[in-house]
Amino acid sequence: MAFQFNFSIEEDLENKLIPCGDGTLTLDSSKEPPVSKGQKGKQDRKSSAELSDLLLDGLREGSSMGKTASSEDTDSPLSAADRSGDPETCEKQPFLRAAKEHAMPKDLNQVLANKVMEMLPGPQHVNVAVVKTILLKEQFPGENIVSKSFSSHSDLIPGVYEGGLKIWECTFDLLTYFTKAQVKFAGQKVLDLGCGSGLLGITAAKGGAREVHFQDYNSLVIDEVTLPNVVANFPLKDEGNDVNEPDGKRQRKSKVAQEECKCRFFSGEWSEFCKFVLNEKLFVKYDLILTSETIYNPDYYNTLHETVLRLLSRNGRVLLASKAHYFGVGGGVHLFQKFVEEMDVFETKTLEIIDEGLKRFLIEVTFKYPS
Ligand SMILES: C[S@@+](CC[C@H](N)C(=O)[O-])C[C@H]1O[C@@H](n2cnc3c(N)ncnc32)[C@H](O)[C@@H]1O
Repeated sequence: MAFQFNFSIEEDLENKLIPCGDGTLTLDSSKEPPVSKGQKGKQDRKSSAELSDLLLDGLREGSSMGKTASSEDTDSPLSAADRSGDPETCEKQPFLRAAKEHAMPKDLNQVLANKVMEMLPGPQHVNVAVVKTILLKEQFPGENIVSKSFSSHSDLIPGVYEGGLKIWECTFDLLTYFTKAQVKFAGQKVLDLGCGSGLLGITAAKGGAREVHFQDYNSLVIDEVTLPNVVANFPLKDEGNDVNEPDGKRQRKSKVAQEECKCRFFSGEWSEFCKFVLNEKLFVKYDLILTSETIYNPDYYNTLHETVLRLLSRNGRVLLASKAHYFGVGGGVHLFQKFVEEMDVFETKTLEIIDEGLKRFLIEVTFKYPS
């Protein structure tokens, strides 16, 4: 299966991201400028592939997770521009970023503007979504998460940025597992929980899921990474790779794709997302929840557990991918499994252990007593 990816890089940017030894990223202005959409065919694809590899290497060396958000943070989750749930609740609990739904924009060319797209031949390949800091400052004053991430030298900042801008390693483990275990998506209602790039949900949709919902903490991630990736993958699924087609034609194709598998996009903190979707009169629970690298922070286990409890259908299952341990934040597979055991609602089964350096796990979570 092939994926289309997008990078969002401002065209006049003459900087290139390079990893520091500690797994963080920095900007190196001595490097060549990145590829723009218009130049795509002429450019040396190696540069973005190299960039991806560099970034992944940085990730493998160990990420500096777990920095706490400053209380003086002007772009806090309470930013009025980003509020659409219950403001009072959010006011009292500063880390409850309100949930909202992101509509599929009509103008798909706009979604793909300033994006550099690459075809990935398969799930073994690695790629990274990068959004340039200055571009974000101008366009997203309420959620300038990338510059915060850079300035704090962190892959995530709890309560501010939860890591969705890049593709985390375990996503690829799950993708490989889908193929190996011939996971069936046909006819299922699927949730890509903490979706980031959305590759898990995209795979489910390509596999015939009847409906796929994408959720990420950060609305910027949905707008700039998830949505463009879905748009890039769906309309072009069977019909070539030309993003420069007339608007009308692309919109028609997108509609076709949407009718095949209804995709919806949500941002916000898990409990807020939960409230948001359960508010819908005709809400139907998910048959399958896919989630990668979302159990790094033990502080979130309660909410995560509650979310799955409320949103998973009784006979449904969760496929979860995670590293054994997340240094700096303290979460990991064993701690999560212990938590689940203590709650006594679900049972977990280890599907696979990937024993390369820091162990990674794929686990299945199901109701202990399905109906
Ligand atoms: C480390 S990233 C992983 C992204 C993606 N699944 C991957 O593997 O590339 C963790 C993701 O979980 C989501 N997340 C983590 N904690 C969350 C919370 N408390 N509420 C909502 N989303 C959360 C974030 O949106 C973020 O994208």
